[in-house]
Amino acid sequence: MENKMNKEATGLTHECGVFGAIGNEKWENNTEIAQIILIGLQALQHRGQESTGMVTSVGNNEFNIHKGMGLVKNVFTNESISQLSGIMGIGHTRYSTSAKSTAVNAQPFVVHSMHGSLAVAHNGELVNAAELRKQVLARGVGLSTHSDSELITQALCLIPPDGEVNGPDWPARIRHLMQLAPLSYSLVIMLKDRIYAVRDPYGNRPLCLGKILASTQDTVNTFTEDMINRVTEHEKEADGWVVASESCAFMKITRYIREIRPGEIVELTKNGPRTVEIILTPEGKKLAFCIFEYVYFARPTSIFEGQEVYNVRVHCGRQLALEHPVDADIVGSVPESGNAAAHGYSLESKIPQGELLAKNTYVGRTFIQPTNRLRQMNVALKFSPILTNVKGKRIILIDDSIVRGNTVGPIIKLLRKSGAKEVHIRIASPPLKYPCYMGINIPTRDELIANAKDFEDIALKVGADSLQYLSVKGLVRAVQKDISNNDRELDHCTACLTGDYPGGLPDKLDW
Ligand SMILES: O=P(O)(O)OC[C@H]1O[C@H](OP(=O)(O)OP(=O)(O)O)[C@H](O)[C@@H]1O
Ligand SMILES: NC(=O)CC[C@H](N)C(=O)O
Ligand code: SF4
Ligand SMILES: [Mg+2]
Repeated sequence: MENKMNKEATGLTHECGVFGAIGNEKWENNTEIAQIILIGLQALQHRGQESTGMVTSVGNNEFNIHKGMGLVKNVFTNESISQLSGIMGIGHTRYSTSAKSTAVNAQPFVVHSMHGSLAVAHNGELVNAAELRKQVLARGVGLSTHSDSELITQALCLIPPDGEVNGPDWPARIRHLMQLAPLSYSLVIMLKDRIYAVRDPYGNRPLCLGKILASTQDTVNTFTEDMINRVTEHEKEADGWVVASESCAFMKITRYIREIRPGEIVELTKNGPRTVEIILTPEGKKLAFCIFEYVYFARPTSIFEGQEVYNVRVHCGRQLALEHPVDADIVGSVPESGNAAAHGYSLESKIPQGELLAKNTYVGRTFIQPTNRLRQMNVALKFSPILTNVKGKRIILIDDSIVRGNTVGPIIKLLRKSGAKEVHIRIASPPLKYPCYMGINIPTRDELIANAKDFEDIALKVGADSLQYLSVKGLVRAVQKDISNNDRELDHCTACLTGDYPGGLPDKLDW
């Protein structure tokens, strides 16, 4: 794909972050909403670092827009925020999947339709984008980019098949879009006086609802069990409502309420949130929340399906210890995403946990590594061994995933050179073998180290004593262990691990 060259050195490129906020009827027209969105976008920075943008409105069709390439902290200045006054708004952090990483594809997308302005922020990727593109173009609509998110924006301007009697029927338009393209998206859609939060019928991408605390309420920034069960209690007092890709975006003055359900269309107005409709997955298809959100993408403090991501990662580590035990002196992780799984492995195996590697946090995920040599140098820059825990020790090293193998290979060498007696690699997810067509850029078949037949030999050659992965069954078990879902039969997408695609394959395969 055209935009794969600039991707980060290690791991999977993330997805996108979406955020929306709307004040209640008492809300003043100032930049407070923009600042709440700004905080949310900063908290969602890990999901997309290529470009970002925000659109606000005072309640009419003249939307204020600011977008740019780069990080949230660089794109938004005091000056740009001062131009973003309003009583509601939406924002986005982008990792490109369907069109180049350029300013023209930065989100949210805004169009001016016959029925007023419309802004859309999208996380995901349309599996049938090529087909939908043809349909939209055939209706006489011109598109200005190759972005599937622009396509969604224009598809929402189409009059639904049953027509409209009294002006635009936005829920019907959204429903129509969901029928035309059931996978994959979490959307925030802003009109002049409302925001719609929409999750695709498979529930492939995350999206959650929160509230802006009433100024009279305390601002304790914690998630408690009863928040899930006492939703109505929480909805009673609020100064406004927020939606975000992950609950980690709700901080201090905003608070998590609940997840948007798969297929749910929620309408947020100054009077509060209201479920308009829930669209079911197509006949014979199962729900397919991305299992990699748990493994790697999400912040450990985010909540999905009623459970904290950290806790699921601990379960993965426990399960890994059950599946692949080995005698050793110390269990450690490749920081950061491997930390929780190492904790779980240590708990289950009763082998003490300790830090093996110090991470230089200044070598960020944004560094551009055009060649393999530079990628590997970056790993050496990123981690230093903690000799006290490494020298003369039999080590179990846990990481959450292996993608290109750029992290684990040099680390094995590093630990060996630093005097480790044994190095046992344990990976808290199964080997990644297949592409993702739902909003994640997975490296090409050849780049994916799990597809190199001799990878295990390579790892052993550079000094590992053993290398084992969590099984698919084990991962699913760890993820589903604590979920209590009475509504619908729960399931997760594991396509990049199994090749079993929840909604079939796209019309144009590219890998
Ligand atoms: O096999 P590779 O291509 O090297 O990719 C795998 C590594 O990339 C990710 O870490 P990353 O450094 O992106 O972020 P983290 O700090 O969240 O672990 C992941 O956690 C693995 O450590
Ligand atoms: N990673 C994403 O969710 C990307 C959204 C959208 N497909 C884009 O390329 O802008
Ligand atoms: S293929 Fe993998 S990364 Fe893509 S949605 Fe499914 S589980 Fe997530
Ligand atoms: Mg890592």
